[in-house]
Amino acid sequence: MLVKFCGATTAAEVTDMAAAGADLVGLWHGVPGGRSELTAARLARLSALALDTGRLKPVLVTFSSDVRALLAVVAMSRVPCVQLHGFQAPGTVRALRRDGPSGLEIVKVLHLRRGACLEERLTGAYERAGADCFLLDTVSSDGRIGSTAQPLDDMAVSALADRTGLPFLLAGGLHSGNPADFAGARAHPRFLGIDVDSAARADDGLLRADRASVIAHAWRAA
Ligand SMILES: O=C(O)c1ccccc1N[C@@H]1O[C@H](COP(=O)(O)O)[C@@H](O)[C@H]1O
Repeated sequence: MLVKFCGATTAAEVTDMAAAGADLVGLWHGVPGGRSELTAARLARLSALALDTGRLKPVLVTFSSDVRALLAVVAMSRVPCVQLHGFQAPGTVRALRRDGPSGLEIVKVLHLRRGACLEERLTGAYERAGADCFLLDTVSSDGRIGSTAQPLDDMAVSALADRTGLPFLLAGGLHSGNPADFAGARAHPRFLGIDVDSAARADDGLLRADRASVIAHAWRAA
């Protein structure tokens, strides 16, 4: 299974995530006001550092629907993967697939609020537009998306996975103590892995190797 940690802002966090055994590291660009927002230049530096580790794939995490700007930053940073973490339309996926570099991986986030997927009627359109996988994440009751630290319901995850046709990553409040709460999702034939933000951060707000490593081990051993 794949393990992704999200929202690195420093070189130390990137190398720490590689040391912790992560497969993917999320780098934010186009998350206005986001605590981990990076300039395009910094995104490119951290992306290069991740690629240099030889094991860590950098993922551009964005709320943006501006395809031209996204393609420019993909080209500049050479990120091989984009996570559309917001309410982008299927047309955004289609344009990235059509105009992006060959092999660009596109992750479309599906948001669940109290078990219901807000993009339910669009999942087929995202698939036809060329998304490679879905990422299932929580919407908090007050409408917040991203880094909610709020777990999803395992049955709702498995049921949504059954209604869609792509591999999926699981997110939302995951930590070393809750793999058992997601036995259904983990057993699903299209379960790809996990994406973690809050639980991998220390008190200073930075991603830490020791925390990330415990989470990665717990989920891989489950
Ligand atoms: O962390 C954020 O604020 C954020 C902002 C914009 C896009 C994605 C963001 N984080 C994503 O949140 C989930 C899970 O986080 P947590 O473990 O529940 O804290 C993960 O997919 C991150 O990519």
